[in-house]
Amino acid sequence: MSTTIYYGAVVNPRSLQAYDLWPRCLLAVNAKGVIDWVVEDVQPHELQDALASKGHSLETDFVALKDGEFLIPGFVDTHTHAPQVPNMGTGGQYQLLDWLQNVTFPMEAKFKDVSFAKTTYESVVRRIIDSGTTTCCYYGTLHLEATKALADIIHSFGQRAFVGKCNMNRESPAYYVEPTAAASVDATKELINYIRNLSPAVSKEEQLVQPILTPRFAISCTDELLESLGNVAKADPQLRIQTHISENLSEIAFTKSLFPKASSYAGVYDMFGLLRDNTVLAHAVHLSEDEVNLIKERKAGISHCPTSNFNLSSGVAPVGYYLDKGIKVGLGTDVSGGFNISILNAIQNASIASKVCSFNPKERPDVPAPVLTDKALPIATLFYLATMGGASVCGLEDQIGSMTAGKSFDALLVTVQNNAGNPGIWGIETFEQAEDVESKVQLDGWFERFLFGGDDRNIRVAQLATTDSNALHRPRVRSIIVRAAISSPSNPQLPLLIGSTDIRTPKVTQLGNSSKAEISWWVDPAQHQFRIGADVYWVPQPDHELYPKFSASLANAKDGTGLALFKAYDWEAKRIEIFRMMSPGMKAAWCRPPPGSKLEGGEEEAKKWPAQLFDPDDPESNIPSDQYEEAKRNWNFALKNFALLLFDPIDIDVVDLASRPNTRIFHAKNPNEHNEIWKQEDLVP
Ligand SMILES: O=c1[nH]c(=O)c2nc[nH]c2[nH]1
Repeated sequence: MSTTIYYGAVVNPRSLQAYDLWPRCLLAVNAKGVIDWVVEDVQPHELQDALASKGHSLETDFVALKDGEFLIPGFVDTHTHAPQVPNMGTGGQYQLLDWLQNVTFPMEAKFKDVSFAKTTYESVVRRIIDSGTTTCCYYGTLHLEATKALADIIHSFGQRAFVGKCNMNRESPAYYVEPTAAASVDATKELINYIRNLSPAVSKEEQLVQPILTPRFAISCTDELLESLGNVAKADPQLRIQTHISENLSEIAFTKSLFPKASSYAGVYDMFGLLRDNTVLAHAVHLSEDEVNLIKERKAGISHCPTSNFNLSSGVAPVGYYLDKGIKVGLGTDVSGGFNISILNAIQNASIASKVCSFNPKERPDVPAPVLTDKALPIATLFYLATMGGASVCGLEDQIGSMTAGKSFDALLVTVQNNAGNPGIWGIETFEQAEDVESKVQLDGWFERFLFGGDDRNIRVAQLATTDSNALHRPRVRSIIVRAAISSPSNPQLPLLIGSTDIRTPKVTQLGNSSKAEISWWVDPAQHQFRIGADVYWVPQPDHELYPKFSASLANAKDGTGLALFKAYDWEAKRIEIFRMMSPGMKAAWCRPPPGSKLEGGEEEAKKWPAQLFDPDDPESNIPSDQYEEAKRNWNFALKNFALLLFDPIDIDVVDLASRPNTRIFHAKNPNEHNEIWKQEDLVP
């Protein structure tokens, strides 16, 4: 993939007090997924020049957002419990300690069964990603193998995350407790090594999935365990720590009774070296002023979990006060204390929580000039907490959280168009429909409606699925361009779709293991989903070592398949024709080291790759004679790597969500019926 340029509306968190509205922003994302540059305001008539000044054109990978769409940074969930998702929506009649015993521990204990864990975690992580959370701090259970499975799944889905195994060796039921402090620490160390080896070639700091030390809460850990975990943390300053603090009054009283020597709840963690600048403290509802000062001094961060704090009747965290004190704060869903996996819901309840604080302002002599203390938090602050605030709590403020050059493009494409299908924000006027309103005002309106009425239907995500060959057989998905379709006059009902690939990519190996794959489109204006199950073949250059595999597929193609109709076809001519159809910038993508391989030499090396390729033998290319040899070498190298992907459909599943009632028609291939090759069947949509 080369650089992708986005043009359209962007909303960016600038600070706790302000956010940027850029209705016509031009933004480039490089092949490593990092934002290369941002130009905040480019009018349509300036577009060509703005692109040219950056060395691009409209023909390079260019994505124009539609009217009613905008980009925001992905959400950061600083606190959730993956194994509690199956309990979501239950247990609201309890307060914390009873809720743990009656609802939570029985569910978490089930994750001893690793196959149950794998199945559950797959759908949990998928749901969390779909809700717009691009970075998440996950608690697993106390089980090592199940938590490894959680990390594997998150890693395979490509989410940025911190994953921890709960440490709990006391005050937990006999069926769900670790036998000793030593066993707990050994399993923790094994998990840390395991997670860091998921991407051994990437530096610890840049790995998408990282381990996090997770003493569940002070109550569940003996002094011996906390002391050992403190030693693990001391030896590994970069290791993040997550735990709960001061959520519920009975919990606080019990903690004080278990740690009589500690000055306070926060003091317990501090005593064992677990309160530091990369500690994430969940809840913090009832902190004393001394604790607030200690947390500030240690530069630890707070995860504000308003939905859970309301649901378990814990109280209301004075987040405005913490922010005025200069403490880092992010948002957490805290499922299943909280009953919603979406950070949008945490934003909504953080707003309500701050309004509750504003009804009952407290004397705060330590904040002489309050700005947010006991005030209803404005949208700017709520948006900041969900993005930049969360990033800072996770120690990722230089990598994610805003649309800033140099940061990763962890972003959400939001739509407020009616056809997103969310009645909660129906009827919003787009730029085109509201010509007389200034576009910034318009965008601000979209954004506010999305924050308070939006859900995952408003978050567009995009996709070829194949199966990896490792033990997990995990599906791998990427977006592809279908560049052409061909059909034979002898049987037009059996077309082949043609895409392209670099012959060195993993999908070629994956398709070598199983030629079956599926391609899927969502066609927004028509509200149709097309899913095509297909046999897939790749067509490399004829002298490539993989070409005989394609020749054998051709020779063995059975009657009734699309491929059998193209045995005598000039595939090399087609390959070159499709290569020539692409823009010079796109062609250059085939002239780099193997896609997905480690980028040796960093960005400086990447800058040396050709940005555009022209046919050296085409007089119109005007290649200076001293550059001819290099141009020829590049052209030939790219052509050697360029392969066609052929999709020979086996079945087609069409879901029509525009019709009322919705319909779904499954077309299965019936090769022996010459008059009815595609047999249709109605399915429940
Ligand atoms: O909201 C919470 N959820 C939990 O699972 C938990 N464990 C300790 N303290 C907790 N609080």
